[in-house]
Amino acid sequence: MNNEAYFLLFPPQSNFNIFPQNPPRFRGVLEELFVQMSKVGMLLESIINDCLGLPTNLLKELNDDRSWDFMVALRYLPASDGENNGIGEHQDANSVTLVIQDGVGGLQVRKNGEWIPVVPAEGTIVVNVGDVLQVLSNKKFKSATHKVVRTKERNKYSYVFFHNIRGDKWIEPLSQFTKDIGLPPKYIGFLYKEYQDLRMRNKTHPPSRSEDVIRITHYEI
Ligand SMILES: O=C(O)CCC(=O)C(=O)O
Ligand SMILES: [Fe+2]
Repeated sequence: MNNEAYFLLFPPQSNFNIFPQNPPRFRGVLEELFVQMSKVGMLLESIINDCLGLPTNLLKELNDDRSWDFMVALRYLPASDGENNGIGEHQDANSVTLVIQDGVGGLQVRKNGEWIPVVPAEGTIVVNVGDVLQVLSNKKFKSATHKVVRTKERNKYSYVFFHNIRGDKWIEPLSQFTKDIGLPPKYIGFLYKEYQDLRMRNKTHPPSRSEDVIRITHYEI
């Protein structure tokens, strides 16, 4: 049995989305959510730009195409005895992720080797730094290691917005975190599309050995 169901949404103007007829408001609500999350993503990116001490709008100019963003509406079934895996431990490949979770809980983030529950709080959005920012900042900002554990009570719903970057962008540590400050890059450069494709392969052709799952360490120097 599949313990998770999801609805994948691309930018509303993309014409990729196929909506069910019912409930009738489904399309409008999700499209509106996408538009709002997209704005939050851009705002966060500009705040992160300043937190990293980068020249004004550097990340905005680098990440200037919103057509690679996507959102997933997720439903996790309740855990059964001895089986509670929702989404296994991972880091998001994209730039920055926004998570709206309901009151059920189950999202956990790893800090200093320990799993910390991200306790649901109404009206809040969880922000996860992804691999793109980790590489650009030469690991000054770390991609959050997280997972979802299913609880026994009831279904869990979440809306996850992936503020992404265009596939033909070359991703490598920025000079501000390397040669400008005399530090070696921690990653070789790569075409983002290649990494996203490798990550997709993890899902379509899961390797039998967990050490063969492609992560950002693939490009580590
Ligand atoms: O459903 C969640 O809370 C998180 C999902 C997630 O980490 C992902 O889709 O990458
Ligand atoms: Fe994730």
